[in-house]
Amino acid sequence: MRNGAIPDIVIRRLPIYVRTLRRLAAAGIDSVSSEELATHLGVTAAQIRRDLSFFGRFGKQGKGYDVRHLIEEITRILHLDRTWDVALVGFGRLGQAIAHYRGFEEDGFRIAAIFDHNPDHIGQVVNGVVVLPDYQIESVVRESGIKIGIIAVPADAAQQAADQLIAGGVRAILNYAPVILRLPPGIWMREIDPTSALQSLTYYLEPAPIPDSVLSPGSFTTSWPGSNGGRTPGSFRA
Ligand SMILES: NC(=O)c1ccc[n+]([C@@H]2O[C@H](COP(=O)([O-])OP(=O)(O)OC[C@H]3O[C@@H](n4cnc5c(N)ncnc54)[C@H](O)[C@@H]3O)[C@@H](O)[C@H]2O)c1
Repeated sequence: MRNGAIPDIVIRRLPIYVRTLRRLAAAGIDSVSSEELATHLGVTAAQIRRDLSFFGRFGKQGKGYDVRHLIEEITRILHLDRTWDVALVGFGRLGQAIAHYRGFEEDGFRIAAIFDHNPDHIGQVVNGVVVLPDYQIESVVRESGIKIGIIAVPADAAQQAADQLIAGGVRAILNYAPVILRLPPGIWMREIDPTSALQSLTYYLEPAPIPDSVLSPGSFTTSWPGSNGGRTPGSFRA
């Protein structure tokens, strides 16, 4: 099945399935029913079955899912059966934290190139990677064959960073800058915006100023993609 035929919201849930399944495997659990998996995730078994049905038949009637097989399959579907090199643009407070975070490597991502604008940052070395000037983004990304970029620059520099990454061949961007980027077709983006997430949480801390019925649930999510937008206290925590 072509990538485009599967709803993006389903793709967003797959990493959470893998993470949960890995936890089960580490606990020595070999097989799991969709009901049991649903309990771990705080979603319905029907949703899990529906999501997985996009990719084929994984469970056996009455036997549930083979945990290791399902991990392998979802890992293959997400192309996580390899290490992906990532270009990081912005080596400020956030960029440095990202560059030093070792957890990405465990999950198949290697910060392979780092760029910044500030001469004080250029030339620094993190895990063997030298911080390069931003004017080299396009050429280095192209020569290295890097397809994923992380943007950790101020909002007013983010579009330029995206354009440079894309010019070098990047096709997937994780954007931390609080700005909407204009992207050409064929480029995928995820945004991480803690401030707006916090701002949307404060809605629930006081009585609602507008009737609940005016809001349509499920359009924006942070904790569990596509369920109820995290509107129910105690719903799935990633
Ligand atoms: N720090 C956080 O906790 C946090 C949290 C959420 C979102 N963000 C967002 O992440 C981004 C970075 O935040 P920060 O706190 O690290 O900022 P920062 O000012 O500490 O770092 C930004 C870095 O980007 C570099 N830069 C500026 N223009 C550039 C360009 N054109 N090309 C390459 N590098 C360039 C700067 O030299 C600097 O090193 C911002 O958009 C911010 O809103 C930060």
